[in-house]
Amino acid sequence: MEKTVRWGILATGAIAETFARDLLVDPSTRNVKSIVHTIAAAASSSGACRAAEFLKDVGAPPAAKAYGSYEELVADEDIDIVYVATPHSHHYQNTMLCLEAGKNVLCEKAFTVNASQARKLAEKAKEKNLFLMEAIWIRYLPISVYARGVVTSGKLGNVTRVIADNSVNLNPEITWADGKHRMVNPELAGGALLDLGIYSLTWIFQTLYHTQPKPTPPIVTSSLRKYTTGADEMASILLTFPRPEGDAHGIATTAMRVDSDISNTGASGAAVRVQGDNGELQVWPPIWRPTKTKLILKDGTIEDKLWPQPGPGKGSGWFNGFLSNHAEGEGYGMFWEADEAASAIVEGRKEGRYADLSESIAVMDVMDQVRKQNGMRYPEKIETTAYPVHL
Ligand SMILES: NC(=O)C1=CN([C@@H]2O[C@H](COP(=O)(O)OP(=O)(O)OC[C@H]3O[C@@H](n4cnc5c(N)ncnc54)[C@H](OP(=O)(O)O)[C@@H]3O)[C@@H](O)[C@H]2O)C=CC1
Ligand SMILES: O=C1OC[C@@H](O)[C@H](O)[C@H]1O
Repeated sequence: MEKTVRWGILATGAIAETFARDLLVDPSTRNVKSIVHTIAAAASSSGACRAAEFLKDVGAPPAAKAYGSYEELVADEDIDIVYVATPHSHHYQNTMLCLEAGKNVLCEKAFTVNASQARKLAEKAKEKNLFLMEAIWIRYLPISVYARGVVTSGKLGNVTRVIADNSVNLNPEITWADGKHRMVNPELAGGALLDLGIYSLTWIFQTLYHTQPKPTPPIVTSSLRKYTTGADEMASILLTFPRPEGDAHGIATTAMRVDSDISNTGASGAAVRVQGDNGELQVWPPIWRPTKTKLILKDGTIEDKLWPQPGPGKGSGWFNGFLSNHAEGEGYGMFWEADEAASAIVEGRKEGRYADLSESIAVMDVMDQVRKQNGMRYPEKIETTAYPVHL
């Protein structure tokens, strides 16, 4: 008999809508039989009317409650887990609010503004015996499960280098002209590194770090280019992972003005290359929602694989119509991370399987070092670990 997991949605922006729609896609479409998701409530800091409108738009059950504040949401006893979908700047305060109220949490990427905040949240979750996971959704996509499997299978031999790029070809002066959008606004912890670079780092971490029996954090060298607002618009990072048999290298890049795939047809080739002494695994852009891999081995093997993402169809949500890589079916692909979080709650696990809190902290540590090396600090009120702070 399947168990129902009751979600509370904290914030009603773009990704909250996509995620909420995905929750309502029948889990049997991805062969999940043990759990069902339901939306129990949503909260908007803009008021209960906005929350009610959101619930209607995503097709939530009529009984779902609409709250006009996050405080009311976390006090609701009929919620098993809260999904935090505010800008990065707010993740620490909002997640702490949930944990203090005894709620399990799935919090959007980037997990926090800095590693100190991530550590504090991990400590609080442990103290309260609650589930906490970063919603770094690509870790849970079947393509990522496959990629990690290729590395651990030994097919590539000793994997010594991974190159990953997530660049999006958006001119910030045009796309976010007033500088207030969360992508470029330092008050909201904006910039390429935390928002986009995290995908490049995730591909490197999930292949060079997560796959190791005893992962060691990397040594970091980096360069950042700043935008006029003070947030970064381009980051290039060299990661050296110490290994007894010789260091492994990760090269993570991200940029707003150039593109991983300028023609949007795949003509630029792979945006992730996982390289070992027997061959390499390539992943096509966009690496935040990839649909194609190529395995090339020294013995002459060449294996192309397509990883169609769900949609279009009811509930396909954000970016539908913009991306051309949909297959049949409903949803956007965020349900795989939701399934993992819900299963963990049902099974009594306190962390995600494919990126536990220590790994989220390790990634935040890298981003801290990149910012420090390049003199980029956000306003103190969003860097602080003090709680509560009114933002
Ligand atoms: N996994 C993925 O694919 C993606 C993840 N994200 C992540 O999700 C988070 C939110 O991004 P996105 O949904 O695009 O952002 P939006 O700006 O669309 O939504 C953010 C929501 O947060 C709430 N909020 C509370 N305080 C503020 C504030 N001061 N300024 C702005 N919003 C505020 C608002 O909801 P309300 O008024 O209801 O309280 C707002 O609608 C980010 O951390 C981002 O990195 C984003 C895009 C894709
Ligand atoms: O998480 C994300 O994925 C897609 C990106 O383009 C978006 O800006 C980012 O927040």
